[in-house]
Amino acid sequence: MNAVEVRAGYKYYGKDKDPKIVLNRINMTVTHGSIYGLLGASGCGKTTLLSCIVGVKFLNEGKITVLGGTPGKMGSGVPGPRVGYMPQEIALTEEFSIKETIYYFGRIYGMSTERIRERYKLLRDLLDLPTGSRQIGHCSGGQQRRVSFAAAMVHEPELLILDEPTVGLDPLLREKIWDFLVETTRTSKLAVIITTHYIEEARQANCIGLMRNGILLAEDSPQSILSKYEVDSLEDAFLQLCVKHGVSDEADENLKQVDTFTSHQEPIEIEKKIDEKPSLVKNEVKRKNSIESNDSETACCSGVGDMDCNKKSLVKNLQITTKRRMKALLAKNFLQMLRQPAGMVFLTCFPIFQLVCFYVAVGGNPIGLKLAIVNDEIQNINDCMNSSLVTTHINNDTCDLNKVSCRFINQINNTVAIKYFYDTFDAAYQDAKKGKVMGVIYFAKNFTQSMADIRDEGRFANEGSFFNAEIQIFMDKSDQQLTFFLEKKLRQTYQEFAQSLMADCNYPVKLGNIPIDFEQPIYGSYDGVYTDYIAPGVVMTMVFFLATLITSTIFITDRLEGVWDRTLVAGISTTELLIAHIITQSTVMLVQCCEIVILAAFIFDTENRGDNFTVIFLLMLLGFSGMLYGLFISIFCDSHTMANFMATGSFYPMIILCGIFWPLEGMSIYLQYIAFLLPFTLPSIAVRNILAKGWSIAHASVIAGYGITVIWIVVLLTLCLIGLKIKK
Ligand SMILES: Nc1ncnc2c1ncn2[C@@H]1O[C@H](COP(=O)(O)OP(=O)(O)OP(=O)(O)O)[C@@H](O)[C@H]1O
Repeated sequence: MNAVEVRAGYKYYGKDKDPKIVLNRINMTVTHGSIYGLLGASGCGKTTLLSCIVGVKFLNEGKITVLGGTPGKMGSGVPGPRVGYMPQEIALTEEFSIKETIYYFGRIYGMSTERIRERYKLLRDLLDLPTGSRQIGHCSGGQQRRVSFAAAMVHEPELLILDEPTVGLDPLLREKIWDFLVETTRTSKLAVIITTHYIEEARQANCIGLMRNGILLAEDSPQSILSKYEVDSLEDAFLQLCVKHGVSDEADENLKQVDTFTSHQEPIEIEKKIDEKPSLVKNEVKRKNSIESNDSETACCSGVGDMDCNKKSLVKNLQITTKRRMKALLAKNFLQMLRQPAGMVFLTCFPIFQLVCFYVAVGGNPIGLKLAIVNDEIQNINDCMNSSLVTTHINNDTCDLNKVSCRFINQINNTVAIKYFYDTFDAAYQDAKKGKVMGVIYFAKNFTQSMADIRDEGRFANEGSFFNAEIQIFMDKSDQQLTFFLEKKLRQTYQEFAQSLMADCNYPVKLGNIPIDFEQPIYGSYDGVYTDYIAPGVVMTMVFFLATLITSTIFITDRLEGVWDRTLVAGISTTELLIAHIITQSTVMLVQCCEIVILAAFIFDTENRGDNFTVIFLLMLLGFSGMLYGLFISIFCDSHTMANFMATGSFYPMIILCGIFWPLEGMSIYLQYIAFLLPFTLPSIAVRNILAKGWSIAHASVIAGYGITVIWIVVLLTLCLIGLKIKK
């Protein structure tokens, strides 16, 4: 039994209708106790082939057998401890020290601490590793590569897969690594597949496969290839093979043609197929039969180690419990987090910072608003300031009014607006147009007299009196919030003015009131409600998107840096990875949610008539769905840039539609339905109702908040699982 057998391996990326073929009916055989050098230009499909061998990607067609089993199948040990994988990228946790890295991999491979210590010492000496306490992030590129190599070797795998292991290493160390591999494969069953850009160093391999545009052009021992092409170097042999296949575009074209005619292809002979298309179908039928019946014939090279590939190796006794791996993963996640001071500060302080910004910036009464006053009733505005001139005389049953406009003007204090007095209406209006003042208050020449006429003549008063007795206000309404505030204040001022006038005239004070009385509110208060209204929405969006950003950033970084694949190859399942992330992230979210609730409740005194736990639990669930949304983004976006576009692109519509900027009742009914389906519209309403109304989990509104969050969790989780499957 060979260590690795690939038969008619076919893989493409992209759509079925327009596939980008990366592996085209590849056959490959790697024997035990041998080194297989996989050579080929960048982009020819080497990494994809290796990923399929280690079981993190799958072929579209064809068959792979690794160590007697099918990668990815239960009990095959692949991915898992039977394989050692060193990806092209460094794929290590930068926050770990060298020693911690080796111990981490040892633990997830299920080794005992004693055994890890022994292996660490051996690999440290062999690879000339720097001192164990040095952090990976502080190592040079070459040192990181050596640690990466050690991590792949620590558990003495049966199959070692090394993707460009010697890049950036000095020649002496390269030689040392090759010597080590040659010696180990000679004296054990270890099979090694190695890709390298240094074609000549592959001479030391027992077998080499020359790959181009998804086809294995040749698979033979270095000596056979050299003699077959009558050249001195492998480079020249490779060159000859490439020339035979024409330039790259032609080769691509050939690939398509071959693909049309064949379902299998044999190394070296591919060039014949291209020249002899008519006979292809016949040949392929023959070949197809031979593949299944005579696997051993395709094994071009014999290893020099022990070739006994018995089934015992399938059940190699490495007892790895999920518990132990989870422990190692969790320790890694937390250590990684704790060792990033900037990240820790961000995670713990950012919610506080955002909330403090919100509370100190939103909800305060605007002050310093400028109002122009034009009073044609008096010659000199200073007359208004002399209170002895602004009087009301009571004679018998009558009340003599005097300069009533001044009463109103004096009633406007600085908390309402700062007054600027103008002589003419035109001058004031022009300044309002120029934005120097927010509005103009105008009193007509016979304002007081007109008021008295209306009072005395009632329904017989003339039209002009009604007009002149009005306080005319011209507002710059371009800033709705400010004018809303100013209008409210001016109405209050008028009420106070009218009441004081009634009191001075010995009339019932209530005569100055408009006949609508807003009684004690059922819920909430008449002051400061805006902050309380939008706070739940703000907090919800914060928790959701923080979780989204953190998760998508972590997963995309892990994928780009190869950590994701390396962890999967080490035998950690996607589910375990997700659970470890969820536990870590949930801890962070719990801290953040508690911070938010404590800050809002105790520092900023947000009214809460309900239960804190109902709020925190809903926040946590929402953060959880945000986390899944981050995972969803990370699965479907290949780069941070794309992820940021997607996160920001969805962030704004969700915030705008969730009702914190404008009441949902102001939207069309169809838009309201859409808004209700979004992740934090109903949860925001639920939290608002818990805080302001004290409603419990039994109330329909709170149930709806929880319900939609759970639905989002289920939908996103399903999409993520489907995405992870598709992406393999
Ligand atoms: N997930 C993917 N989706 C689409 N195309 C991909 C994907 N992964 C790889 N490819 C493409 O498949 C081809 C083979 O990629 P692969 O990484 O296997 O090549 P390689 O021989 O290992 O190259 P290198 O030595 O540069 O890593 C490349 O053209 C690459 O752009």
